[in-house]
Amino acid sequence: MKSNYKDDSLAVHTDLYQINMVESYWADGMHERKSIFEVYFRNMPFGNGYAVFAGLERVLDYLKEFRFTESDLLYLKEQVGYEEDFLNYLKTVRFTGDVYSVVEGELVFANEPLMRIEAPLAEAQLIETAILNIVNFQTLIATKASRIKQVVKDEVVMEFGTRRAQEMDAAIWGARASVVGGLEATSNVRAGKLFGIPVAGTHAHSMVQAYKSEYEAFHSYARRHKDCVFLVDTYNTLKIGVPTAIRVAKELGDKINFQGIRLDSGDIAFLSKEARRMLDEAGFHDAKIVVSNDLDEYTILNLKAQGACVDTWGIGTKLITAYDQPALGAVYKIVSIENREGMMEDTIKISSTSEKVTTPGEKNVYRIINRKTGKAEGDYITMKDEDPQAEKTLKMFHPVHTYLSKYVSNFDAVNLHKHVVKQGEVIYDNPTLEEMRAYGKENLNLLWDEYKRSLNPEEYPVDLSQKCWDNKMRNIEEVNQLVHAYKEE
Ligand SMILES: Nc1ncnc2c1ncn2[C@@H]1O[C@H](COP(=O)(O)OP(=O)(O)OP(=O)(O)O)[C@@H](O)[C@H]1O
Ligand SMILES: O=P(O)(O)OC[C@H]1O[C@H](OP(=O)(O)OP(=O)(O)O)[C@H](O)[C@@H]1O
Ligand SMILES: O=C(O)c1cccnc1
Repeated sequence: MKSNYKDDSLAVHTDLYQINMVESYWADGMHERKSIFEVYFRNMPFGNGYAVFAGLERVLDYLKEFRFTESDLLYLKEQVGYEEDFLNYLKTVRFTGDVYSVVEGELVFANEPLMRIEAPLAEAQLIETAILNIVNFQTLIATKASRIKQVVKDEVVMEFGTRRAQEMDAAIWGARASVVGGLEATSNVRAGKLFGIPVAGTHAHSMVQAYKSEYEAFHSYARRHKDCVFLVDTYNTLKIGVPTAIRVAKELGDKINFQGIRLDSGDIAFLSKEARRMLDEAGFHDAKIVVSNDLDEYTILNLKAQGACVDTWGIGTKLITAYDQPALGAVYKIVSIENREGMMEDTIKISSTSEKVTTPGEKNVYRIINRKTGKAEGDYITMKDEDPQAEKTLKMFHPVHTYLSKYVSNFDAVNLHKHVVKQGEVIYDNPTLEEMRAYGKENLNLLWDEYKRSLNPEEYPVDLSQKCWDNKMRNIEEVNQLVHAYKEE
């Protein structure tokens, strides 16, 4: 089925309800009221102790290009039925607001604002869906990659997931997010071309089957690919595969750079130990053992406990699809809006579930780092006009169980929000992917090990300042009074 409308903009990469709401705002003259929205998630993905933020670069590109094209407007007119005057307004819409955001590779936690969007109400509303779409996926994959890397430690990890990804965009952006999360390379050539990620790989069983013999296949492969890794498990790993790899490596000697072998089935612990022994006995002490086959952080941990001899891990399905948790669940919530008199008014969404009650107002988030230990004491959410660094001692308390508190002095308070878009203009230079990965790695040193273990980590404190907490309580009280005073007409 081919559409009559050109796919030439991302402005319509949104939910219909956003445009419908904007139509009402516009009709009522509210569309230009200043509003503040925040992006955050409520639960730590994979039960991990931290998440790795990713997606900012694509969000910034999206905002820079935001506009309804002629084909968008024609579609909205012909198929959705908006009226001409509203369409004329949509035609003029650009993103003119401000964005404050944590940077890619930053370690982030549940219930803290990752991005703050300050923009005319209509603009802020129209961009919600795309921002969540980008940040939810990329942050999820970067976090999964980081979990895997935490278990693997110093060995190389390659991303192999394209064939199993949820379509092409997910493969490309998932490969990128994997690198932000700490991986070293991808097998996806387009991701390499677009983002400069190192591309790497071995060969498939089909090649061995096509040549019918491993000897022929390895020989031929080595002739054209000097740095070669041979896949040794097509017929029988220890009886034919590994001995053939050794034989070809010996025969071709210096003509090739024999890098090692890949195992893709069977008992990886047993086979890798045996293969290591065989390679060492043949004098190939530097040959690497690459493994793949439905791996994730749990299997890797287990294989390590069994003493598997692995130098490089290839991870596909379980990384690129975030197999054990398919969505991050980040939300985009309004926290403040200009009233008729031109004053900003905080706003709150009430829920019977305490985690779902929003925290109103324009806020910042600071990482509180103990100068003595060099470790983070927690994150501290303040109202915009507060400066925690000016305090001698900070009282940090749990935002729900308020009796859980501690006092921190001799600290650095680092504002995690960077001003990345100013009046519609992107003012942030994206670092290289390599720099993002290095930043994430460096930041992990700020966390105590208790927050980094993959199983049942301690909960990292994300606290509200007293002023922020008081403001929230005041807003809750106002809503309670409103509900109490409500009478049916
Ligand atoms: N020693 C091991 N300990 C724990 N898990 C392992 C071990 N070896 C392999 N695995 C994992 O077990 C799962 C299934 O392995 P299995 O050998 O059944 O793979 P397979 O692809 O079905 O093999 P084959 O292609 O020979 O049928 C994979 O996720 C693999 O990573
Ligand atoms: O297992 P994953 O973590 O998803 O990693 C990617 C998998 O893709 C390939 O298998 P596939 O059977 O698709 O092709 P092959 O013929 O090359 O083995 C490769 O051999 C890996 O097993
Ligand atoms: O290069 C490889 O070995 C590879 C690439 C993609 C998927 N599986 C394996």
